[in-house]
Amino acid sequence: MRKALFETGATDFSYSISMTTRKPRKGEVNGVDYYFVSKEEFEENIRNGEMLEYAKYVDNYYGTPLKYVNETLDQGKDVFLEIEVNGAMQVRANCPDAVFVFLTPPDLMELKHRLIGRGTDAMDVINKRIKKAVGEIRMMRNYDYAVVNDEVSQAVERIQMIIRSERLRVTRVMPDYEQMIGDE
Ligand SMILES: Nc1ncnc2c1ncn2[C@@H]1O[C@H](COP(=O)(O)OP(=O)(O)OP(=O)(O)O)[C@@H](O)[C@H]1O
Ligand SMILES: Nc1nc2c(ncn2[C@@H]2O[C@H](COP(=O)(O)O)[C@@H](O)[C@H]2O)c(=O)[nH]1
Repeated sequence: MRKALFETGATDFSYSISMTTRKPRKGEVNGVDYYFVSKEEFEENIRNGEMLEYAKYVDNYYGTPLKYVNETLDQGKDVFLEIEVNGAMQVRANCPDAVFVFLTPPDLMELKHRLIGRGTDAMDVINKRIKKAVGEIRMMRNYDYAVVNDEVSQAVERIQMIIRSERLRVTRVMPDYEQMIGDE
C-alpha cells in the first residue's frame, strides 16, 4: 500500500522505513523496503531507546526507528507509518497527534488468496498471518478510520481523503491563526 500511495505522486508526506529481522523477499531492497537487520542488532536498538515502537509479528521483529520520524516531524512534514496493531497502539500512547487508519482486506478468504498469489510465504506462514489478521481486525475499534482494501486505487483514494480531511481539523489550523491574532 505504501508503494501504491507513493506511486500516486503523493510526496507531501514522508514514508518511514521500518527495521525488521525478517529475510528480504525477492525484489526487496535494504534501505528501501526495510532495513533488514539481525535479531542482535534489532535488540540493541531497543536497548538503546532508538525505536519509536516495535513488535513481534509472525516470529520476526518489526519496528520504527525514532530518529527519522523525529527529524521529519521537526521539518514540519507528516510521516506515514505502515505498521501492525501492537506497534500502532504504542504510537497511540506516545504521539497524541497521530491519526490511525486500519487497512483491512475485504474478507479473510481474499487475504488468503492474495498471500498465496504473492508466492513468497510457506503455507504455515500464510496460516499464521491469517490467524494474526483475525486478532488484528478485533483491534480495529481502537483506530480512527477503517479503509477496505478492495481495489488498490480506491483504497489509496480513501487514504488520501483521510489525510486531506485531517489536515483541515481546527486543532491543526488554529495555531497559525493564534499566532496571527495573538493573545486577547
Ligand atoms: N487491493 C488489492 N487487490 C489485489 N491484490 C492486493 C491488494 N492489496 C494487496 N494485494 C496483494 O496481496 C498481497 C498481500 O498484501 P499485503 O497488503 O498484505 O502485503 P504488503 O503490501 O506486503 O503489506 P504487508 O506489509 O501488510 O504484508 C500482496 O501480494 C499484494 O500485492
Ligand atoms: N509494529 C510494526 N509493524 C510493522 C513495521 N513495518 C511493517 N510492519 C508490519 O508487519 C507486518 C508484516 O509485514 P511484511 O512486510 O512482513 O508483510 C505488516 O502488518 C506490516 O504492516 C514496523 O516498523 N513496526
